[in-house]
Amino acid sequence: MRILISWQAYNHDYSDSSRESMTRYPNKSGPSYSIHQFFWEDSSYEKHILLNSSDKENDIKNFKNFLSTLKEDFPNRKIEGRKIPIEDVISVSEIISKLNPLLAEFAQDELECYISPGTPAMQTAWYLLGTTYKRNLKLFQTRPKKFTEDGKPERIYINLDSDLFPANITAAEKVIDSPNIKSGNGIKITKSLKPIYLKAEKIAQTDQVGVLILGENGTGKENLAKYIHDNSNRKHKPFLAVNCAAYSDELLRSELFGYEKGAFTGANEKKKGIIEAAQGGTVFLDEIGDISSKMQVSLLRVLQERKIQPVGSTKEVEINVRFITATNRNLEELCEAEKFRWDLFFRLAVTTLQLPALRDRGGDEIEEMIHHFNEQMVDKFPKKEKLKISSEVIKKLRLYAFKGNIRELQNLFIQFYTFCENEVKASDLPNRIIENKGDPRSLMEVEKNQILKIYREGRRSLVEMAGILGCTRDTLRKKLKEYGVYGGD
Ligand SMILES: Nc1ncnc2c1ncn2[C@@H]1O[C@H](COP(=O)(O)OP(=O)(O)OP(=O)(O)O)[C@@H](O)[C@H]1O
Repeated sequence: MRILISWQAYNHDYSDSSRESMTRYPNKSGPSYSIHQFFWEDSSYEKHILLNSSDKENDIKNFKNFLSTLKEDFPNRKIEGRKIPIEDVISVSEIISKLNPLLAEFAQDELECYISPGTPAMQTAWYLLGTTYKRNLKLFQTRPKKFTEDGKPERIYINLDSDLFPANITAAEKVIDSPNIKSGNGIKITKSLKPIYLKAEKIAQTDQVGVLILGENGTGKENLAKYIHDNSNRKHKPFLAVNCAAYSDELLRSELFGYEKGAFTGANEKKKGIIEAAQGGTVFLDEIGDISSKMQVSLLRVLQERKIQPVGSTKEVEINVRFITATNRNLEELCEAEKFRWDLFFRLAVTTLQLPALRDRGGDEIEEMIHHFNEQMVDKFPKKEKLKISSEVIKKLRLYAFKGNIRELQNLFIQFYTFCENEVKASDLPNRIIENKGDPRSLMEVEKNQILKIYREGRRSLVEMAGILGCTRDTLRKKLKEYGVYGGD
């Protein structure tokens, strides 16, 4: 299907300029109306998705009126209004993260985005998405009629291949049908992980879309990266992971890019770097927030030019790998503090996936993971029978605030299978868990759990969520920011 997508223009689509007016009148010379008047017929569009970025009651009411006018004046056209609330209309990363699911939804269709309406950040987001979804997305803008000779606005398509745009992120070679998300290969996909793995599958199908995975240590970031690789066209090629924080700057450079014989003391042999070794596959860069500013510049160059230069070499090597990155730090804050480059951030975080901490997934999911690891360890310790886990142990683990997340729980099971015979009793638990008297969670943690639960159910605006939680939208926004999830999903 050929689909036109655009944001509504809050100023120019109405004839009055005040957004505070209770009733605003559609401007029939405005951009959204003009597109129907002048370009629809020639373009054989089958549908127009008009996006509304506000969740204010008055804006929504006026948006609905605007849609009714369009539908009345152009009765045979399919015009769909979509609410995509943007909290911060100058945050490119938020806009990209909200538009991505929409574009993924229409990955099989031919899309044209009219980028003139909206804030500069919205236009930047379209550009970046345009380079990503090149396969099925075209962008155009219009020159207003006062600047044209024939008194009609002029449509100008944007050449995404021009030198103005970094050439690295081209779109998928092939879209694979989405299978059902199922646990397997040692990964247990519980209810709270399902939407994240579903999104990951869509990302997997759009080759080379930058994806940044966020989450505390041990929440399963590498597992998720591997899942993306395994569901992509690169699955038969290598998946190589590097923990960037584990190396000094120079070592990381030679690990990633390789080196020539004699490049430095001890370089007795030429060595391929991880990126070259992963040709055709995926490189997972963990702890990306910890790389030096010099390394950030090098990585940005690699992403833009798709070439690497081994240490001590004058030749460049062309590369074809997908990069997936992860961090447990707040990269946007690092950018604001000028410790991380915004341009690199935007390349890496075209899409983001946030993994929840195990303690925020609730007792039921902790229990599911307990049973999962109990099953898993029987295979790993073949001489053992499956251990019986006493109800006291389950109760203690359900209430424990696993700072090391899934890894901590998994390690516990390795201990159980190493030391316990037949049954795990409360006395087999480490002191830190035994001493966790009663419910260790403070009121603040209970509040956090509840807020995150509602937030992760998804598809609700801030206003709706605030209504359910009985707080104001501003309080909710503040809390979500505090928890580091605001705008990242
Ligand atoms: N959904 C899951 N089901 C089963 N096991 C899991 C799941 N997610 C993670 N694990 C296991 O938990 C451990 C930690 O996962 P992983 O290494 O992916 O976390 P991480 O977030 O990348 O950690 P770090 O930030 O410390 O590098 C691994 O052994 C992994 O196999």
